[in-house]
Amino acid sequence: MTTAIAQGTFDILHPGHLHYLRDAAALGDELHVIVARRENVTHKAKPILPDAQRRDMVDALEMVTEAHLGHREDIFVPIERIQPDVIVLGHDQHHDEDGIRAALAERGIDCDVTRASPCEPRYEGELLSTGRIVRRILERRG
Ligand SMILES: Cc1cc2nc3c(=O)[nH]c(=O)nc-3n(C[C@H](O)[C@H](O)[C@H](O)COP(=O)(O)O)c2cc1C
Ligand SMILES: Nc1ncnc2c1ncn2[C@@H]1O[C@H](COP(=O)(O)OP(=O)(O)OP(=O)(O)O)[C@@H](O)[C@H]1O
Repeated sequence: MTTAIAQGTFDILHPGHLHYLRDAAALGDELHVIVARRENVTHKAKPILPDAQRRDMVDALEMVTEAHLGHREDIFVPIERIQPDVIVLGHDQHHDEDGIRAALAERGIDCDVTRASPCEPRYEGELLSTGRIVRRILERRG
């Protein structure tokens, strides 16, 4: 039994999320997803939806075995508990692969780190980013 891990904010789900999670699910028998806590989303606008709602929506997706709210202080605590075989980063996530590898080695966790592929819009108007969905809402309803 192999376990893959994906992670992200997942604020307002879109097909880019489905692509990422399908890619990640293909790398293990089980896919666990860590949903970032609002307080830890610091590199972009804070999520609109509450932590529990974002977790519940990801948890309901068919390719996801279980979604977990992340730890408040130490992102390696859930990893130590889940004991994954591979951590799958999103294609554009700012995290440094070698930095994560080094932190895993330091804690004695034997786990690969890889990246999912990007996905492009397939039809006119498809929005593959939460930030773009929010901008379109503001343009049309703001
Ligand atoms: C290996 C890994 C583990 C993570 N675990 C947590 C966690 O336990 N708690 C948390 O709030 N965020 C966690 N994160 C999420 C990051 O803190 C960051 O907020 C997340 O990548 C969201 O960024 P994005 O929306 O650009 O993908 C983790 C990220 C990585 C790469
Ligand atoms: N178009 C896409 N192609 C492939 N992966 C994607 C795409 N959109 C999002 N993802 C992946 O899903 C991960 C989690 O999504 P997250 O909600 O954190 O980002 P997002 O929707 O791109 O948000 P924002 O637009 O606010 O940056 C992202 O880090 C990203 O790697």
